[in-house]
Amino acid sequence: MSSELLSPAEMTEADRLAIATGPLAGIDLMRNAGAAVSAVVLAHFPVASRVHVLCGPGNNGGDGYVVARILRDSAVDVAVWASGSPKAGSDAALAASECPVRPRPLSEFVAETGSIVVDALYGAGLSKPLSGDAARAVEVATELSLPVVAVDLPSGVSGESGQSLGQAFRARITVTFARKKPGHLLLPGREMCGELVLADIGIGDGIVAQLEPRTFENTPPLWIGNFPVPAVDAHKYRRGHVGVFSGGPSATGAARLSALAAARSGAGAVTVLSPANAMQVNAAHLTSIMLHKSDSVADVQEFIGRRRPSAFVLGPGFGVGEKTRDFALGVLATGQRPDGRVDGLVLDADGITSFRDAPNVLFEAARRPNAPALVLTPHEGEFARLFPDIAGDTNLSKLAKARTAAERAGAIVVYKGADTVIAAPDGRAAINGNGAPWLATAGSGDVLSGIIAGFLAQGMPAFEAACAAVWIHAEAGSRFGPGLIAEDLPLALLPVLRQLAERRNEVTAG
Ligand SMILES: NC(=O)C1=CN([C@@H]2O[C@H](COP(=O)(O)OP(=O)(O)OC[C@H]3O[C@@H](n4cnc5c(N)ncnc54)[C@H](O)[C@@H]3O)[C@@H](O)[C@H]2O)[C@@H](O)CC1
Ligand SMILES: Nc1ncnc2c1ncn2[C@@H]1O[C@H](COP(=O)(O)OP(=O)(O)O)[C@@H](O)[C@H]1O
Ligand SMILES: [K+]
Repeated sequence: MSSELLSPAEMTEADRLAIATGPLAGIDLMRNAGAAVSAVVLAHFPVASRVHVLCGPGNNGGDGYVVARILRDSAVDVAVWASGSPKAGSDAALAASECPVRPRPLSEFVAETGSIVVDALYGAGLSKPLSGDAARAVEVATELSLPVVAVDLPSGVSGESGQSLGQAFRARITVTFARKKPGHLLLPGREMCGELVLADIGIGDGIVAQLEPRTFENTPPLWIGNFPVPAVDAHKYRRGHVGVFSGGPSATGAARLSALAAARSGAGAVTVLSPANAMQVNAAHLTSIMLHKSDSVADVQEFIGRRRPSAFVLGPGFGVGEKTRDFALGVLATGQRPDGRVDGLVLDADGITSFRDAPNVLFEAARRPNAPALVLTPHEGEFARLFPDIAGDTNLSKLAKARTAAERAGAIVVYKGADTVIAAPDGRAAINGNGAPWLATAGSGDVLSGIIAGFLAQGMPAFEAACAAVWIHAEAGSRFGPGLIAEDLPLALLPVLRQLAERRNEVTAG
C-alpha cells in the first residue's frame, strides 16, 4: 500500500485530474466512494435497526446519497437528513436525484438506540466550525452512543491538521478514498476517525504521482530500501562508529541508553565520550561499549581524527550551557576540517535547550556546505524553545510546524509525541502512527536518539534514518506494552529489526 498522504487540496486536485483524464467521470468516483462506504456499513453492522445518513450540501453529501440508495436497495431501513441541497448540475445533485429516500431537514434529525449514523456532512471541503444543526446532530449521536461511520473524515475534523474546528463526530469507522490525509494521522483526528478504511475508488497511482506528494505515512516502504544490512565482508568500523556524549557523574544513564540503542540498531562500534569525573561511573556500567575521556572541544576533535566516528548523539543528560553549544558546533564544523568529517549529529534534550537563546548560530552551522546532517529530536516543550514563533502559530498544523522548522534549521526535525512528525529541509515529511503511550517513559527519547545515530552511522540518509528509527522505536514499545521502561527498549528492538532485515533481503532479492 502506498504511504503517500494527500492534503485536502491535493485530493481535490487528484479528483479533478482523474476526471479530466478519464475514463471515470465525477459521478463514477462518487458512486465508487458510496459503494465502498455502504459495503463497510453492511459488513460491520448487519443487524442495525436503521441507518441515518446525514448529507451535507457538497460532494461529501453526494457520497451520502449514494450510500442511502445502496443500503435501501439492500433492504436496510434508511433515513436521509440533509443540510441544504446540492448545487444544481453537480455530481452530488445527480446522486441525490438517484436516491429513492426522501431527505428530511437535518434540523429535525432524531434517532433511536440501535441505529447507525453515516456522517456525510462535510469531508475535504470543511472550512469552518459545524453549524447549529450539524453540531446538534453530533450531540444526538453522542448522547445515544450511536456508532458513526464517517465518509472521508468525521465532519468537524480538518483533513489538513487533524484538529477539530469545534464540535466533531467521533467515528467508529472512517472510510477514506485513494490516499489517507494528514488529519487521519495527526491527533486528535486519528482518535476521532476510529478504525480507518482506505478504499480505492478508481483514482490511479499515476494520477497521484502527478501531484508529487511530499507527505507520507511513516511505514517501512518509505525507507526499507535504505535499511542497513551488513555486507558479507563487513568489519566493525565499516558498520559505523557512533559517539555518545555523557553528562557528569550523576547524569550518565541517558548516554548509556542511547549508546546501547545505537549498538543494537547495528552500529559496529559505539563509544561513550565522558567527562573525566564521570569515567569511573561509566566504566562500571559499560562492557561492549567503549569509553573515552572528553572534556573539551580539542578532546572531541582528537577523538574524531583518530577514531573516525561517523555519527554522534549529544544532549541526553548532558546539561544545558556553553559547553553543549561548543561541542555541537565543533561536531558540525567537522565539515570544514581536513582531519575527519562526521556524517551526522543527533541533537536531543539538553542539546536542543542549550540553543534556546541562539538558535540561528546552530542553524547557520547546519547550513554550511558539507556540514554533517543535523537531526533535531524535540518533544513539544523543546520544540517551543527552539522555534517559539512556529510553536505559537495556531494556524499551523503539527505537520506544517515540523516542516517550517526543518526548512529554517536546515535540519531533519523529529517533532516527537504520540503523532511524531519527521520533516526534512527539502519539504518531505512523514507522520508516525504506530506508537503507544507505553513509550511515554523517562529515557525513551534517549533510546530513539541512539537508534537514529546508529542508522546514520551505517550510511542511511538522514531523513530515512530518522523515519526508520521513529517507526522501529514505536513498534518495539507498542509490542512490549505494559511495564515498558527505557532499559527494555534496546532489547525489544530485536524482533522488529529481525523482521525488517528479512524484508530488506526480500526487497534486494526481488
Ligand atoms: N468528484 C469528486 O470531487 C469526489 C469527491 N468526493 C467526496 O467529496 C468530498 C469533498 O467535496 P466538497 O469539495 O464538495 O466538500 P464538502 O462536501 O466537504 O463541503 C461542501 C461545502 O460545504 C461548505 N462548508 C464547509 N464547511 C462547512 C460548515 N462547517 N458548515 C457549513 N458549510 C460548510 C463549503 O463551502 C464546501 O464547499 C470528499 O470529502 C469526498 O467525500 C468523492 O465522492 C470522490 C469524488
Ligand atoms: N502517548 C504516546 N504515544 C506514543 N509515543 C509516545 C507517547 N508519548 C511519548 N511518546 C514517545 O516517547 C518518546 C519520549 O521521548 P522524550 O519526550 O524525549 O522523553 P525522555 O526525555 O524521557 O526520553 C518519544 O519518542 C515520543 O514520541
Ligand atoms: K464526513
